[in-house]
Amino acid sequence: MSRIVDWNALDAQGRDELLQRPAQKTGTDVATTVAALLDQIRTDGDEALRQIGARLDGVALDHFEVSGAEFEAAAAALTPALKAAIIEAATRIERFHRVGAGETPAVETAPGVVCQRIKRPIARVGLYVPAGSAPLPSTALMLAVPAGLAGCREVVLCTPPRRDGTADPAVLFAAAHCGVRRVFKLGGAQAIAAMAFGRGGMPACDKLFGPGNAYVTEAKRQVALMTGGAAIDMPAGPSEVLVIADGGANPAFVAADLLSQAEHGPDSQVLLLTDDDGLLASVETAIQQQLADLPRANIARQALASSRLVRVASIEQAFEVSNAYAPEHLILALREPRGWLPRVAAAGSVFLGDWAPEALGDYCSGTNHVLPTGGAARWCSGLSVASFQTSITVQEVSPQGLRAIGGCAIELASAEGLDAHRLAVVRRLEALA
Ligand SMILES: NC(=O)c1ccc[n+]([C@@H]2O[C@H](COP(=O)([O-])OP(=O)(O)OC[C@H]3O[C@@H](n4cnc5c(N)ncnc54)[C@H](O)[C@@H]3O)[C@@H](O)[C@H]2O)c1
Ligand SMILES: N[C@H](CO)Cc1c[nH]c[nH+]1
Ligand SMILES: [Zn+2]
Repeated sequence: MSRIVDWNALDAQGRDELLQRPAQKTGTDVATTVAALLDQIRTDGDEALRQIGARLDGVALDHFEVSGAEFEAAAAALTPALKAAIIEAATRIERFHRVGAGETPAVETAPGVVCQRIKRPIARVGLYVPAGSAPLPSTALMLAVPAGLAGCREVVLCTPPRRDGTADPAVLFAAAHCGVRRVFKLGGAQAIAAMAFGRGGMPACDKLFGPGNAYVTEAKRQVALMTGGAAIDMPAGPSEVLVIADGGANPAFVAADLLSQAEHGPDSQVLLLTDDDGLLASVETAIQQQLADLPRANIARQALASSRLVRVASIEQAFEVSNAYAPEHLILALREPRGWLPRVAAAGSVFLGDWAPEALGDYCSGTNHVLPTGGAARWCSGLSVASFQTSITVQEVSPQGLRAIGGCAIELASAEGLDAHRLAVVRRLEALA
């Protein structure tokens, strides 16, 4: 089947199908499986975690928490080059995330009325680092750096165990480098349940963070809907990239960017939108050439089955389609890419021009790679320090301030028929008279 389609030759149903993610087509089965797992873990606790781990991760653990000796062994197992790269990436991520994380200035909304926001760390947070098809130490950095900057008091991290019962050493090194010492070898919906309900030796967390496969994402959605359940950061499921390219784009670069997200998992999705027929054909050829040398070609091929190279009438139309899709990652392989930025209405993270591969955002440009998928970029943003904080508003009112705005409150309270509200202002104004 050809991956090339013409947007303007599609009917409404064809367009809807093109914009639908593969994971959304298998939603009901995943939801039922996850509901059963959550229920089992809530009821049977650690024994359920052990049994489910044996079935899904191939290892039955009695204790889930990583010991000090395992942390030491992990650090010893890594090459100096990998350790240095983890530290370098963490430094850049911290540099970017620190900006804007502090207090915002107070605002005098009327003479004598000062309003401000103060920020507080969320006390107990749970981080999920995927390791099903590939362990992602970079995700440990993306979660633990902002959690540390926010000052969260208790931070636990879950990641799936390997078959020998250990955790990925690079994930452990990255976590420890960011000050996270409580790591648990739990994966999938089990990990989400353990962090939400306080099972497996960890506290019940106030909020859960991190990406994962369809099971992880669905488990987060379900615990967030439970009474007294944990809050969640966002739906951060199977990876996506959408590239908008003009005739001047480099087909080998575009193909490489598409494949870099296709290799994440069979349910990843990658799209190219271009107004140039020559580019469509040469990207298709480049994909085939590059696939031949990819170790994860098998996974990428499955993702490519639900991915498309789309002919649009113009770059303007490409932005309309992209905004409707709301991709996790948006690459603008355009001449003068910054000039097109005002057209972007919905995307998790944008990569400008030919020299900003999406992989740099995944690892070390400084931005966060935990981003909304499945169209959630229409209404939510990628992870930041603010995701780990609450913001509390404060108002300070002097007698002058009360005189200035009291009448407004009295009028509105009267209109709402709330006399006690009105009198709370009136009594003070009378005391000042
Ligand atoms: N959106 C983002 O910000 C972002 C960032 C990084 C990664 N990702 C995505 O995260 C995902 C990682 O997925 P992964 O699978 O490699 O790792 P994962 O850690 O998310 O999932 C592995 C776990 O899934 C569970 N599982 C596997 N099959 C199951 C089944 N049949 N029933 C129930 N549970 C099952 C297992 O318990 C296993 O431990 C990829 O899709 C990747 O694209 C997204
Ligand atoms: N592209 C992923 C987010 O969708 C993040 C990642 C981690 N490692 C490599 N890539
Ligand atoms: Zn990636």
